[in-house]
Amino acid sequence: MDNAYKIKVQNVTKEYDLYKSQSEKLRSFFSLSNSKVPHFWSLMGISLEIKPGETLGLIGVNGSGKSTLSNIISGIIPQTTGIVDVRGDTSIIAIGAGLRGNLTGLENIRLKALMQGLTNPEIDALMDDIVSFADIGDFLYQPVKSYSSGMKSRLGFSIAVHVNPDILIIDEALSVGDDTFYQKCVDKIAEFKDEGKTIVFVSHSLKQIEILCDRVAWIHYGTLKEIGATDKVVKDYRAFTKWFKAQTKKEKKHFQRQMKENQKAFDIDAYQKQVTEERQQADPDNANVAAAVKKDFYGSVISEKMSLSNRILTTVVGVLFVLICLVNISGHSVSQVVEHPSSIFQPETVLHDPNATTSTK
Ligand SMILES: Nc1ncnc2c1ncn2[C@@H]1O[C@H](COP(=O)(O)OP(=O)(O)OP(=O)(O)O)[C@@H](O)[C@H]1O
Repeated sequence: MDNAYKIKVQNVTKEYDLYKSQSEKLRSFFSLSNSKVPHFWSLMGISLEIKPGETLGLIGVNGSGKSTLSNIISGIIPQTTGIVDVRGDTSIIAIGAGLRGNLTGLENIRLKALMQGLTNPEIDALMDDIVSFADIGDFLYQPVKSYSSGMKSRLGFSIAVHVNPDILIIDEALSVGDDTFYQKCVDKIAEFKDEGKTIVFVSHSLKQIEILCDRVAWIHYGTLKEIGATDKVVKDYRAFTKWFKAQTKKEKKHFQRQMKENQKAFDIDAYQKQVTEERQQADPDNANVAAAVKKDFYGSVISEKMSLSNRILTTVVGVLFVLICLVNISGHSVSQVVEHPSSIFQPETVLHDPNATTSTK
C-alpha cells in the first residue's frame, strides 16, 4: 500500500440546498426540477494530502468551510463530489460532537467508546482516566444537554483522546475551556504527536496553530487558498486579515457578499470540465481521462439527491399506495373501482341494491 499519505482529499465539494422552509423542501421533492432552490457550495473543489504523523492546521475566516471539511474527513457528513481516503480510525473533538444530549456524561462515554470499537471491559478499564481527565464532577451523572460548552468540550476531548484513535480531528474544541484545561489538552496533543498520530487541528487561534502544527491549510470561502509550512501560511493569512480589517464597513460587506455569491454561482459541471482538461494536458495520450475524472468525482459518493427516474418511481408508488388505502376504506373491490372510479369516494352501501337495504327494515 502507498504510505505517502494518511488522509487524501481530492476534488472535494460540498453543496447545500438553501430551502426556506420544510414545505419548500417537500415541494421540491415532487417537482421535476429543483433549479429554483438556491444552492450554496460550502466547498468548491478541495484537494490536499495529510502525511502520517503530521499535524495539519485548518485556518480561515468564519464560514470558510473548515468544519465542513473536518466533518467530511471524520465521516460525519458526506461530500458531494470527490475522493476522501482516510487510512485509519478517526476521532473528532468538536464542541459536543457526537454527544447525545439526553444521555448522561457517563452514558455518553460508554456509547462513544463502543462506537469507536472498544469492548465493555476495555471501557471499564479506561473509565477512571476518562472521568478524571474530563474533571466535570457530578455533572457526569446529568444529561449532557444541561452542560455548558466548556463542559461538553472537556467530556468530548477526554473521550476522544482516550479511545486511542489513529487520527485525531480537533475542531475549535480548545477555544471554550479554561486555561488549566487548555494546557492539559495541549500536553495531550503533544503526547499524540510524539506517538506519531495524525492530527487535523481547526482553530481561529493562530498562536495555537503556530505551537501545534507542522503545516497549515488556509481555507478561503470554500477554496484551498494556500497550503504549506506553518510560518509562511500564517504570515500570509495575517496579511489578509490585516488588509481586511483596514477596509471600510461597506467594503467589508461588499467583499463578503461577493465571496458568498461566488459560492452560490459555482458550477460543478464546469469544474469537472476544468479538471478533465487539466488532466488531459498532463496526459495527452490517455483517451480515458474524462471517464476517470467522472469516476473520481462521483464514484465514491452516495448521492443525497434522488435521480429524476427515482423520484418518478417513488411518486408512482406513493400514489398507488394512497389508492389502495382508499379502495380498502371504501370497501369496494378493485374491479368495482376500475369500472366506476368515482365509487372510491362513496361508501359501499350506495352501490348496493336499494331493495337489499329495505328488506332489513
Ligand atoms: N447544513 C447547512 N446548510 C446550509 N449551509 C451550511 C450548512 N452547514 C454549513 N453551511 C454553510 O457552509 C459554510 C461553511 O461552514 P463551516 O461551518 O464549514 O465554516 P467554518 O469555516 O467552520 O466557520 P467557523 O469558523 O465560523 O466555525 C458557511 O457559509 C455555512 O453557512
